Amino acid sequence: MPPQPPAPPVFYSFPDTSKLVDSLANFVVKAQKDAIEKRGKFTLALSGGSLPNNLKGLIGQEGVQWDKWEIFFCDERVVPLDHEDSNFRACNDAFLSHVPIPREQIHTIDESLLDDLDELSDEYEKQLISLFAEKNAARFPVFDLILLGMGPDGHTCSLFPGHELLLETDRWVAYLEDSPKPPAKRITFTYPVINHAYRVAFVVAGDSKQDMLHAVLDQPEEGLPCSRVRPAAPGLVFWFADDAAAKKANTSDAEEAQRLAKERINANSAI
Ligand SMILES: O=C1O[C@H](COP(=O)(O)O)[C@@H](O)[C@H](O)[C@H]1O
Repeated sequence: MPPQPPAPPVFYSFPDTSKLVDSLANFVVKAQKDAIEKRGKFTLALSGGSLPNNLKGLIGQEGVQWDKWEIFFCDERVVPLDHEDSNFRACNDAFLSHVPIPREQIHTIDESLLDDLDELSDEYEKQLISLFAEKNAARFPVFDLILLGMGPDGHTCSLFPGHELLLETDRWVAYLEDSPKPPAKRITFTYPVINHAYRVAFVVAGDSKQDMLHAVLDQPEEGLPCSRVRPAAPGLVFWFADDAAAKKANTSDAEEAQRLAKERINANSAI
């Protein structure tokens, strides 16, 4: 069978953030159920920024096998883990510290390497390799779910518009020292990781994201970092937005994209 093209993004919008938070929680729980049934564990990558607060719907959920979760961070700021800029800290405060995921299954950067970004990103990549390499031919880690945010300039992870890392095809984790959004020093997943996940979901809320959401979804030819997220088949990309953020986005194809995604999930025993 010829390789399938990436599926169109599946777009969901909600009248308010609390409905978005509930629906996102159901989506994550379903993804973990599917992953644990098929692979015996659930590999999840989290972002910082506004995402952690939108994960609160997961706290106290029934039927979650927390001991099977393996957590990574899509990008991390080069600061100690207890620093207010740390993405781990943001996720831990809002979500991770409220659920019983074993600490050794939460994969954080090695704080002893903060002065050497090359080593720091290499070490984080090795953590990915040790979790994923045994099961796949090690070309790419295939996450069950990657949760992303969209910055006001269209960045995601620490992949910024016009940055050379948008073209990275080899490394799984890269570093940058010139992030336009502080802090300047960061490490980040690259597209080879993001675009091989089974499921990727963006979470965006608020009218300050309206124009950028429209640009990312309706002008993909601009090549904004979020528009470049197109997981290879059988992977799927989802958007969870509130109505304020979704106001200018063209959602006329939403039902067809949802139908195609369901078809792909039913046809592919791995997802
Ligand atoms: O700096 C970052 O920004 C993005 C987007 O953040 P948001 O607050 O606009 O949602 C975030 O996804 C990324 O993890 C973070 O390091």
